[in-house]
Amino acid sequence: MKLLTLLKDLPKHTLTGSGQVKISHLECDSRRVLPGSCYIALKGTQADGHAFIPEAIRRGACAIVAESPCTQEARDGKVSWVEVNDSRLAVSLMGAAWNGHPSRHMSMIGVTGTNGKTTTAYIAHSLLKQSWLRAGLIGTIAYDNGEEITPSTHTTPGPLELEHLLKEMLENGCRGVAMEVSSHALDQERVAGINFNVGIFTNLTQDHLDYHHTMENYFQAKVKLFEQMAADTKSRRKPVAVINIDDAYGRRLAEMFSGRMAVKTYGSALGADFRMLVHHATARGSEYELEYKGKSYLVRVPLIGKFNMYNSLAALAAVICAGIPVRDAIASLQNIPQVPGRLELFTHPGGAQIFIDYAHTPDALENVCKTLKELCSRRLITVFGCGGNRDKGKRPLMGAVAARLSDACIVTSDNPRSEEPLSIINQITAGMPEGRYAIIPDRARAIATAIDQARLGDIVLIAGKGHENYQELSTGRIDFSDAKEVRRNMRIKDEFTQA
Ligand SMILES: CC(=O)N[C@H]1[C@@H](OP(=O)(O)OP(=O)(O)OC[C@H]2O[C@@H](n3ccc(=O)[nH]c3=O)[C@H](O)[C@@H]2O)O[C@H](CO)[C@@H](O)[C@@H]1O[C@H](C)C(=O)N[C@@H](C)C(=O)N[C@H](CCC(=O)O)C(=O)O
Ligand SMILES: Nc1ncnc2c1ncn2[C@@H]1O[C@H](COP(=O)(O)OP(=O)(O)OP(=O)(O)O)[C@@H](O)[C@H]1O
Repeated sequence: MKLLTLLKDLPKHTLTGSGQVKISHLECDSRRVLPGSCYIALKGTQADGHAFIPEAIRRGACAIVAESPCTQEARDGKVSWVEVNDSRLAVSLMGAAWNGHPSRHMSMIGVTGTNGKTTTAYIAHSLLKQSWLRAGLIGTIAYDNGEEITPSTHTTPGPLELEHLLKEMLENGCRGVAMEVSSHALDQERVAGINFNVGIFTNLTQDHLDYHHTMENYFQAKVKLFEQMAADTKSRRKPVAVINIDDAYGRRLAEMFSGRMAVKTYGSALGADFRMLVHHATARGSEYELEYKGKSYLVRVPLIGKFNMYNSLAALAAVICAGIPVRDAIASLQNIPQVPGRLELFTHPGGAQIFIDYAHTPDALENVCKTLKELCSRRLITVFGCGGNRDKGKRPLMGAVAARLSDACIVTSDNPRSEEPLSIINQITAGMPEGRYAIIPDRARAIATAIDQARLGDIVLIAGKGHENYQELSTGRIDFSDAKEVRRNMRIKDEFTQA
């Protein structure tokens, strides 16, 4: 593809050298540059890609995109140079052009918010698949390109990987895609080349303040998704924002965008376009009445917890906005899969119920503890920790929530990363009343202890790591899975009971 073709959608930029040069690859990592590549220099958190431009030229790059003016070395080597204001925006727009703008040919559902992205995207993906046979999925757990499922590297991958994945989905016959859009991705313009048809906003509560510093910055990162959709002139259908107005930030977002784009609201609040009325929860699922366009529908979902009713409502609203008939979408909800590590139930032969859940924010932990407490006839035993090298402010808040809503807490390690596990644990317990917790830093031992203590009628919640099959320690990653530990300990306890 010619360099000029790749530059067509770029905002103001300055080209030095030929625009006719043929590009063989787009690349942001100098170490992977091949002869004929166009190297795009990004300023990162660990490194500044501009420092690697000479290396990229040495390796044969024939074009450079950078936030700085053309260098003498590039002029001497007849390397084309594109100066831009924002190389992250440039790489996303060029990545979309390189792959033929695949998002313009599929119904794209983007899900953003602090909690519920993975679950909502999973549900929407399943509903799309049941109606349209093939649909793509991009999110924290896995990517499904319509043919093959691979474990994910990011919730929202970098723009070049992302656009390539979308192209594969289109080639594999996907008509729709459900994808998570993280605040990091929005801040770093990873999705700037995507034309979304539907954007879902689930909620906003404290998380990722190590990166965004303030809740307002965090919110503004989410706003970018809807700004992008409101400004989109290339989508085949008018973009729709699907917003939870039971959430205070959701109400603010709906106000900001009504009049600028189509906004459909959901929640139990009066006036919501997709309104959840009477609801009822059981240990195996939930039911609610949906009011939509003056009609009433009974919705049954095989997921527990009020928050999952919101997730299913968001997914329903999104696929209906994408063109799936209401009754088909509601019927398909019966067949959605268990999302790995999201309130995943393991029933112990001795009668206790053990749940693994990915709750790792104060709000998520509060919701999940409240849900389980309602289902519990005896004690709720909560095992949890907090990740290292991430938002520290949430540690005492999570401690306070767990202590308030559980009958017993075991504070353990999550992914301590380079931090001292006991120091993280002490910050968590700073929010807990004395005597309301035990400390067991070794996660495997903490899980074993909780399962050993559990009796008929008890619920054990193992929170924080959900589907993850590793633990990140200061010495590196080790294999670790909450589900494997649970199975192992249930077996041991079972054998012990039978002996
Ligand atoms: C803090 C952060 O988000 N960093 C992301 C960012 O990396 P970066 O630009 O900071 O990378 P860098 O190492 O500073 O390098 C800068 C540039 O120099 C280049 N370079 C570097 C070395 C070299 O020799 N040559 C060279 O060209 C690099 O390729 C890069 O282009 O851009 C990369 C490409 O898009 C991402 O892979 C990377 O994600 C890192 C690995 C990460 O862990 N991100 C997490 C925080 C994240 O994004 N999480 C969210 C989900 C959060 C949630 O909801 O839980 C996600 O969407 O996954
Ligand atoms: N709508 C919701 N509101 C509040 N909490 C929720 C909601 N949905 C899920 N949760 C809680 O948050 C946890 C994470 O859910 P999920 O993985 O769906 O969200 P996420 O936004 O993808 O999270 P992350 O960005 O951290 O991957 C769940 O395990 C559950 O405890």
